[in-house]
Amino acid sequence: MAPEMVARAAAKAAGKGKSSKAYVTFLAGDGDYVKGAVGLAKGLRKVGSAYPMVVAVLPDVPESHRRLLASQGCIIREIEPVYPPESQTQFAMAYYVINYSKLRIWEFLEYQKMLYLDADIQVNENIDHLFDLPDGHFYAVMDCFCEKTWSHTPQYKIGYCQQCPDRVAWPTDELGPPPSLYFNAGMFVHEPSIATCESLLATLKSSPVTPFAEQDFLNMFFKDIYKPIPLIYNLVLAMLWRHPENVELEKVKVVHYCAAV
Ligand SMILES: O=c1ccn([C@@H]2O[C@H](COP(=O)(O)OP(=O)(O)O)[C@@H](O)[C@H]2O)c(=O)[nH]1
Ligand SMILES: OC[C@H]1O[C@H](O[C@@H]2[C@@H](O)[C@H](O)[C@@H](O)[C@H](O)[C@@H]2O)[C@H](O)[C@@H](O)[C@H]1O
Repeated sequence: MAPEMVARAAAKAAGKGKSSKAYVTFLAGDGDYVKGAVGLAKGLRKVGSAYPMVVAVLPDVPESHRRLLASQGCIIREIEPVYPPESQTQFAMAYYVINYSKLRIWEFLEYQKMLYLDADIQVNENIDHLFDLPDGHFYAVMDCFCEKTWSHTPQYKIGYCQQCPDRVAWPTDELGPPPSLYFNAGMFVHEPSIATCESLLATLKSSPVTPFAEQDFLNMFFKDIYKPIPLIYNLVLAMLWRHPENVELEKVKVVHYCAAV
């Protein structure tokens, strides 16, 4: 662990660290995701958020992008990449391998609680109240298994989705217990801690690599403390055509522009 992290951990442990809160997003490469991150920063400001936005940047994020984000009031924190164990696994999207680096945000010990948002997310209403959720849990919105990106899974093959568990009953006799509730890792509330970070990285080393990369890993890791929150906090676009009956559009606060189309 880097010396400054040890100092931070010690200060925090001694109660000297600020128990502050912040939004955080993750940026890799020199592509267009920076535009999403700028939009995220502008959106949070527009809805009057009381907390800053941290951007965890990999070394390949160009200085010009860092300056642009800093000009939007973002706090830039460079992180080191996190790679999964060697594997022949086909990711649902080839670039998902880089998303494991998201795990570094547990190292931001100067924050007592953080709300992570992908850079392809827009916040349209204030969600600061999510920081007041009780500690000790992992809060995120349930995902949907109906997109083609899930075609490798038994859920997709039998037409089962946690968004409508009664549409096609899970065949327990044939497939065993139904999958645990599964969250989309594009938005979540978490509590940075050295212990959690070290456990995440150590567990990753001995975990199977799976198609949804760090999202699968985080679902496995936080399975016992995961608490679903309403989809108004992370409307994955596909929900509009996959489960319109679950969407109350006028109540949606956060939109997640991840969709195959
Ligand atoms: O080349 C990349 C790929 C991903 N990301 C970051 O990782 C997040 C997750 O990737 P993506 O949004 O593509 O996942 P999706 O939710 O669309 O599957 C993005 O929102 C960005 O914050 C990035 O900055 N550069
Ligand atoms: O690296 C795995 C990614 O998995 C998730 O995206 C998926 C998921 O939402 C599927 O359910 C959709 O079908 C798919 O389109 C979408 O890309 C997270 O949003 C992203 O942050 C990241 O963790």
